Amino acid sequence: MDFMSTSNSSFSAQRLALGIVHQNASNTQLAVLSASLSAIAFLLYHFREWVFPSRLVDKHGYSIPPGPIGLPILGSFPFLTHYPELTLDYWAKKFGPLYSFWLGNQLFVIISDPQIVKDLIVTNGAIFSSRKNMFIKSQTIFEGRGITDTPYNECWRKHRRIASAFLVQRAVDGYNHTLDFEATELLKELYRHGQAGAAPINPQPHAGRCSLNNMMSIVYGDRTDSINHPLVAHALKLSREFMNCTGPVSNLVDFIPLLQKLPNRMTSRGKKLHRALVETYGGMALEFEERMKSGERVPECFAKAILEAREEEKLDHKDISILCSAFMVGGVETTGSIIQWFSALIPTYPEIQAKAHEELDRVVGRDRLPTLEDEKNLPYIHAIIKEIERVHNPFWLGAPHFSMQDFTYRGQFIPKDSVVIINSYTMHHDPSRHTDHHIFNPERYIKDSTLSSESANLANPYERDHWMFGAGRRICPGMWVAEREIFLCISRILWAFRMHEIPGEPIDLKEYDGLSGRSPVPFRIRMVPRDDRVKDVLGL
Ligand code: HEM
Repeated sequence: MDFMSTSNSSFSAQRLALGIVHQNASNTQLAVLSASLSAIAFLLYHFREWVFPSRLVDKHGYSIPPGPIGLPILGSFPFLTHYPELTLDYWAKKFGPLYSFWLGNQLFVIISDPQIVKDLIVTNGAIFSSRKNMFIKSQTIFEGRGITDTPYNECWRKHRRIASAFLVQRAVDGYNHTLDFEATELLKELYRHGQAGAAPINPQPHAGRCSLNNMMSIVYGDRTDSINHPLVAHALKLSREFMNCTGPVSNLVDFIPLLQKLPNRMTSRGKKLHRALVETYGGMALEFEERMKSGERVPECFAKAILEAREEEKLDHKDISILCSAFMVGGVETTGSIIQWFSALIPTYPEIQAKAHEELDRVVGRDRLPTLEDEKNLPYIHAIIKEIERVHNPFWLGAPHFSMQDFTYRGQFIPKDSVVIINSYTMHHDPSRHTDHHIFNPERYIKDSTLSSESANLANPYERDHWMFGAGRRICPGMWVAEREIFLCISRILWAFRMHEIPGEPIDLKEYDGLSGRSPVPFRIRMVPRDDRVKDVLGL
């Protein structure tokens, strides 16, 4: 058969298009050529399918949101490895409040406007409330369990229901005593370790231990008795490692499936962290179970409740370990981080400290510590906390959502299986909402008496205080406990101490530690008791 006279039009077209027709080519050469071209066409087709697994245009011809053109295979990855929030902010200014980019084969859609967050994440929560099954975070570290990174499915519903029972407002009322006690213990530790103002102190591990003790009480009915307890350093290291392994845009292995098959450092770290979480927090649950079995009277706590319900709820040991980890990781580095940013910021603003002291002395006096009941009468302290959360959100990229259906919004197509990020950095720095947005100024919140957990439900999304706790059906369930803990710690530290920078040791407020959660890099300050009453009130 003469290939030149074949009616195979695509083959002829390929040859003509490539300009490689050779009148004297043998049949064998042509057959080889034909096979090669078909193989290239096949690879190109599947390469495209692999690179762009989502459709880019909907049935009406609306395209995906605009965005930066990335590099082949890597997409926009190289532009997001350091301070990704600044790149997202830059692109928001360039491409608008809804834009997109690729990382490997994954489409990301970035929302930088409160109304769009509400329209998509809240109003269309049935579509935008899943999580991508990330290779490192969901598959390797959590092995598909827990709450934070489980797709929107029955497993997530069950785990969130079980955990929420311990985090709703009514349950949190039952922890007020613990939160109160641990905030006072924190002051005592800062007083002792700072030698009543005589010695410089790094408040970070103390803030971390306070948050750790609060979560330990809720989960295991237990606490550490000192900063030197071996669990303190270990638990804080686990939280930090979690934050450093799970940045939503920082692991290329999450987006290039081929890398997942090859040995690599991130996968090894993820596996090691999984083992450590199961050994540590699953191990503490096992010890608790032993005590229950031995007939010991154990405290009412989360571990007890889930161990008792394990048959009925069909929870295996890994479920229990990862459920406990959601509190021990999600509830420690987060609140700890806000207290750390507060301690780093406030020494550099003596006039703000003075105003806070004046309010505390006027409302609370010098004979007792501030309590939760005082919060409504302390608008300036309340405003300081909101402003810290605005400028130092520990998670600028939050925990990304994942879309479960194609959706077209204002003429822009968001295909099913898009990762959707609430760009809180841009919203927290929007000059039309926050005048002089780069300046730390608590006054901007002075008239906002809402708790953040209340503010999240406001009908007008432009009036919401900030986006630190996320939005919609996956909003942080720990926000009630977090807010009370933060208020007690910050109001009491301000009540007790005058915080000073140390000459020659400027505090770096730009650099931070962590890829997913942010904490300040280590620093030291001087915490000087405001008067002799502090020692008496703390009972030292
Ligand atoms: C300052 C403190 C905290 C911050 C900034 C914070 C922030 C967040 C954010 C941004 C999300 C994702 C929300 C979304 O998907 O839109 C989240 C989810 C979550 N947080 Fe928090 N959080 C804090 C404290 C806590 C505490 C104290 C706990 C536990 C007691 C906790 C447990 C969780 C859990 C389990 C989820 C997953 C919810 C889900 O996917 O359904 N968080 N948090």
